[in-house]
Formats: sequence, C-alpha cells, structure tokens
Amino acid sequence: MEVITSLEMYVADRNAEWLGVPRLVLMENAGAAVARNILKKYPHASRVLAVCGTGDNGGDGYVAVRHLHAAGKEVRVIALGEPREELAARNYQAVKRLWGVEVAVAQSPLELLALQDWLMWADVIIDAVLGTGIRGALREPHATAIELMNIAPAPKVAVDVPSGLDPDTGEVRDKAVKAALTVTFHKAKKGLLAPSAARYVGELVVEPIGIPPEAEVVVGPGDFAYLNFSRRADSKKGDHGRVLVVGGSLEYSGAPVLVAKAALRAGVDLAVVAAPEPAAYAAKAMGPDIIAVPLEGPRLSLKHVDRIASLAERFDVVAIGPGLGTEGETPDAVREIFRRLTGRKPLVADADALKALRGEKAAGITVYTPHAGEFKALTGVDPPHGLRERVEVVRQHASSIGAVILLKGRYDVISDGSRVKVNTTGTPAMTVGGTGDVLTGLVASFLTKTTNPLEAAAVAAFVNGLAGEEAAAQLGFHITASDLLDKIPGVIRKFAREDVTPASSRA
Ligand SMILES: NC(=O)C1=CN([C@@H]2O[C@H](COP(=O)(O)OP(=O)(O)OC[C@H]3O[C@@H](n4cnc5c(N)ncnc54)[C@H](OP(=O)(O)O)[C@@H]3O)[C@@H](O)[C@H]2O)[C@@H](O)CC1
Ligand SMILES: Nc1ncnc2c1ncn2[C@@H]1O[C@H](COP(=O)(O)OP(=O)(O)O)[C@@H](O)[C@H]1O
Ligand SMILES: [K+]
Repeated sequence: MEVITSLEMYVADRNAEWLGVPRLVLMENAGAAVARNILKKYPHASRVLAVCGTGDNGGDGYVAVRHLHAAGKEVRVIALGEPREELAARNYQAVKRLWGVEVAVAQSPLELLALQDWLMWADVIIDAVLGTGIRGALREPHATAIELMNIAPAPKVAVDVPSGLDPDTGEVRDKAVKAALTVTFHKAKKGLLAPSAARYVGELVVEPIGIPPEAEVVVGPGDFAYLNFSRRADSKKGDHGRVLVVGGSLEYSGAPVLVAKAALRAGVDLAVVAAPEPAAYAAKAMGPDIIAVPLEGPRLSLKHVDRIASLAERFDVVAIGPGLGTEGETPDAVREIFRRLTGRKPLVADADALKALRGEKAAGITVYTPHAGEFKALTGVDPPHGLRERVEVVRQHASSIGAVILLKGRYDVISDGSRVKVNTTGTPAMTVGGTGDVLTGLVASFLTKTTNPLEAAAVAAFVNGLAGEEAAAQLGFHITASDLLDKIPGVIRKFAREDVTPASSRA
C-alpha cells in the first residue's frame, strides 16, 4: 500500500490546486467518501453524530453530514468551535442552514459534557476533530471530545486520521479515538500503518479524492512549505545565509554578479564574488551590493584553490561555475575545489564548472544546474525530448553522481536520485543569456532556507520561471536576465510565509 507523509499530502493538496483542481472539490470528494463508507458499513444506522474540529478535517465532517442527511439519515453535529479555514467555514455554514440538521457548538469541556446524551443517542459517530493538522499536546475541548467519543458505545468512523494519532508516526501522545473504521484520503498516511496504531485505526479504507498524480511531481505553492523564510526579531547579520560565488574570467564578468544579486534578492545576508581580477573589478563597479574578492590573473587557476577553500569556510553555500570559462587550468582548479568542498559545504555547480566535473562523484548537499548541452558534457548523454524519458535519465544520473540535478528547459526536471519534481513555470523569453545565472543564485539562496536540496532547487526553478513570466508580461521577448532580479521578491512573497518570530522563542 502506498504511503504518504502529512507534509507531502499538504504539498500535493496545494499543488493540485496549482494544477487547477480546487481544494473545495477535494474536500467535497473527501466528505462524500466518508458518507459513502458509512452507508455501506452501517446501512441500518439511522442516527449519525458528527463531532467536527475547527480545521479542514472538520470541513470534511461537514461535507459528510450533508451527504448523510441527503441520504435520509438523522444527523446531528457537535462543532468544537467556528471553523477558521475558508473551506471548512463554507461547509459549516451550509450545514447550519439545513433545518433538518441539529448543530450544537461546544467550545469547552463543560459544554461537551452537557451534550453527552447526543453521544449516547448516535448509532454511528463521525470523528472529524483532528486530521493531519494536529500539532503538539491535545488542547481542550478536543481532548474531552476524544474521551467522550471513546466512552460512547456507537462505532466511530475517523475522517482521514483517528483524532489524537500522529499521522506520520502513529504515536498517541495523549489519547486518540478508537475507531471501528478510518477513511483516509488519496494515500495512507504513514502513521496509520504503524502496528501500535491498529487499535485506533480499525478497518482502514483509502479513498481517492481527485488529486492527480502530477500533483505530487509538479513544483507549486505547496513546495514552499519545505523552506523557512521567517526571521527571529533578534537576528544578526549572517543568520540568513552567506553565499560565495566562484565565477568570472577576463571574458565574462556579468555571470557571477547575476548569481550574487539573485541570491541577495531571494533573501541571503551576504553574497561575495571571488573572481579573477578583471571580473572582480568589473563586479565592484557594478554596484555597492556585491562584495568582490579579486583572484590574481585572467582566469581561475590552481594557484587560487587554497585561497578559495579557506574562504569557503566562512560561507553557508558555494556556487561555482558561471563565467569561469574552460581555458587553461580552470577545469583542474574547478575539480580540485569541488573535491575539497563536496560533502563538506553545500555546493551549486553550474555552467562551465559542469564541463569540468564529468566523472566526479558528489556528496552531501550538491546541486548541479545544467541545461541540455551541459548535461551532455557532464554525463555524455543527450537528454531525451520526452518528459517521461527525461525524468528517468535525470533520476538515474542524479543517483549515480550522488547530487541533485536540475536539468533546465521548457520544463525543468529536478531529481535527487529517488524523488523527482517537474517545474512548469517559465517562458521562451528566458532563453536570453544569464537567466541560468539568476537560477543558480536562487538555488544557492534557498539552500540556506532548507536542508532539502531537491526542494531548494525545485522552488528556485519555480521562482525563476515566474520571475521570467512577470518580466516578459511587461517586456515580451526583450527581457534581459537583470529584469528577473527585481521580480524575485514579489514572486517569493506570494507563496512564502515571512513571519518575524519573537526573540524569546530562542529555545
Ligand atoms: N490533501 C489534503 O491535505 C486534504 C485535506 N483534507 C482534510 O484536511 C485535514 C487537514 O486539515 P488542517 O490542515 O486544517 O488540519 P486539521 O487536522 O483539521 O487540524 C487543524 C485544526 O485542529 C486544531 N489543532 C491542531 N492541533 C491541535 C491540538 N493538539 N489540540 C487541539 N486542537 C488542535 C487547530 O487549531 P489551531 O492550532 O489552529 O488553534 C486547527 O483548527 C486532513 O486531515 C483531511 O481531513 C481534505 O479536505 C482533503 C484534502
Ligand atoms: N523555452 C523555455 N520555456 C520556458 N522556460 C525556459 C525556456 N528556456 C529556458 N527556460 C528557463 O530559463 C532558465 C534558464 O534556462 P537555460 O536558458 O537553459 O539556462 P542558461 O541560461 O544557463 O543557458 C531556466 O529557469 C529555464 O526553466
Ligand atoms: K479525524
């Protein structure tokens, strides 16, 4: 039986919506599935009581109430408070307007105790109190609600997860509903299959609710849940990331600057460019935000390796490649730097660095960002045109190299060797030079926001594509890579939670 974690479920749910499947439809399908299973398992039950929490789990409960009422059952509802989430609230309001359904609100243990006769009245009790959104120790009146449901003789039908059970581990921290039947959605939550959970789960039924398989592969708003953009009130410089960019040469000075500027715009505290002198001085001339460390000579060479390796110690992420060129000792220097850092320092390798890394094994947090040509140089394989085949090829090479590979193109394919994500944002306007450098800066920045490099790369591709779309909405096929930079903050803020947490929360 396929399993899913509550976080993966949250992501699939939000990304299904990104694909065009409204979350209200998912909730309707979920609640209807609960009703259908109750009618099937308890055909003679005529009195149904639903106990609904204030989240979407409660929302599913309200949908089930509507369907069972429509099927001629006598239905009552105990609401543990007014739902806050829009979807649950809409279904709560719909149920309250049904004069044939009695609704009582109980926000305290006392009010629940006054409703004990309702629990005794029921032939079946729907447990729609807590699902995958359970956090921490049980609060009231949820704890009492679980207690009273367990005391009542009627069989309990749990919505998605028996309330009180940890959906990912199956642990019961305080108490949980002992259900006769659990109707879970889309895929079994991992915790439901834990041996210790059996006495709470009862019979397990997995019901599809209309989430397309692409929702677990496409990159969308849900993936931002893997990144932390919040900041403590007492933050200090460097807390939110230091990125070192090793790039540039006599010919190319813009590429490393685009990487650094993108990283800053995405939300790191410091972005430093270590580049051969001509590129370093050009970088300094480009503006006050970029710090440039000049490396003697016209291009990266072996004599710079020690300096860069020690410089890298002071950074969280190193991005290497943009604008380096492939002349002279540069490839040897790239290989030497890579071997010293991979597995010890989160790395993004892009552009000319990739040509030097063919045959190298990666370790730890390492992300490669090739376009098709660089992928061939890196692996010797021309990426196939079909998306399915491309996914398989990227997954295989990511696995054999031991790195996350983000293969850029109309659809970006990202894999860490086991999981795969496909990014569908972007526009043909982005074939202009430098958009890959902006992407590298985004990957480097997001590696300071999560420990999951696959998700850092996936969200970077998503943001880069949307920034390109926004720039092209104004300038059409006349955008430059620099036009993406100013779009980055707005795109991120559309999807990321950027809270300021009180300093006292320093646990
Ligand atoms: N694909 C999908 O994801 C789909 C999901 N669907 C359904 O949504 C469910 C997830 O919904 P969800 O995220 O709103 O969380 P949910 O389980 O309702 O709990 C949140 C509420 O509980 C409360 N609360 C939390 N911890 C508590 C505690 N310890 N003690 C006491 N209270 C506690 C919390 O209160 P707060 O912390 O906000 O004060 C909040 O009000 C999922 O299980 C499935 O049934 C379907 O619609 C189909 C599509
Ligand atoms: N035809 C396209 N449609 C949509 N997005 C594209 C297209 N071509 C490139 N992109 C996007 O532009 C960015 C840079 O890709 P690419 O041009 O291949 O890299 P580079 O700039 O390194 O050559 C990536 O985010 C990619 O998704
Ligand atoms: K539940």
